[in-house]
Amino acid sequence: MAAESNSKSGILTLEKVREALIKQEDTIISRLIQRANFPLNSPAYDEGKFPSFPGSLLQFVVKETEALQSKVGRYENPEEHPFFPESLPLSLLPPPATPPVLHPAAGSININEKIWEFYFDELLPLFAAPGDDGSYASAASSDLDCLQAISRRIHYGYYVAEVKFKDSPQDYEPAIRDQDRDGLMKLLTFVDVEEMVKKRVAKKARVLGQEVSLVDNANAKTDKHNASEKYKVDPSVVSRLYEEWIMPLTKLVQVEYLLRRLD
Ligand SMILES: O=C(O)C(=O)C[C@]1(C(=O)O)C=C[C@@H](O)C=C1
Repeated sequence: MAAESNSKSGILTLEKVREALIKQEDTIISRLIQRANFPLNSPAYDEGKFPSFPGSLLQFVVKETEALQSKVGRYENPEEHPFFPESLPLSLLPPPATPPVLHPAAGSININEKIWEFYFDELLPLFAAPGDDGSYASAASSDLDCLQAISRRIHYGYYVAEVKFKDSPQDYEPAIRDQDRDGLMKLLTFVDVEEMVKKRVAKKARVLGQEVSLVDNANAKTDKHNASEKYKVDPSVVSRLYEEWIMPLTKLVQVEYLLRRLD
């Protein structure tokens, strides 16, 4: 994966890290579109609904998938974190040979609980239609795909923070020594970049999520998007996902990482 090769090359620049974040937008949006193919399917989330599983069907899918992925080394990447870290099997592969790019603090910052919470409590009902078509396993696997892509993007904040710190230690070190969260937040925030991200992801949602028909219609002929056009995932929901959750949580990861950067 491109994002991975950036992180492991050791040549970290803000431009490269931002390129990796832009590529991850495509993955996130495609996975949301995939999940939107199924209705909400709420029985998948009910604990005790299926007596064969100790919790919900979703929890079962996530735990079993994470156990397998852990054995093949998924969580050896600093930006990959499990949602159920308790008693995961160890990787069966040798540890990565490349020298670490990040400060070891990265290993102790996992905000997946917050991601899980906003995804199921707030985001999913905004883009999955109400209803139940019985395809619980597909919906649950698709949820995990979305969660993993979002989590990876947010924890990629380590790399953004590392490169910003390396570029201007003179700016960051005093705020780190003072453990000044607000000061760090100000230093690492670029409002103009955030505005571009919101616009770009909404545009990608329009392009990737348009209904393709062989019959031209008035909307297709004009290049402008139209409120009556139907998208697989509402572009304003994708923009809101970035504005309310992904970017603020990526910044939280950056702050948490920087606070420990001189330890
Ligand atoms: O590009 C950066 O500088 C980042 O820190 C990433 C990011 C984002 O999450 O997209 C977060 C904070 C900045 O204000 C702008 C964008």
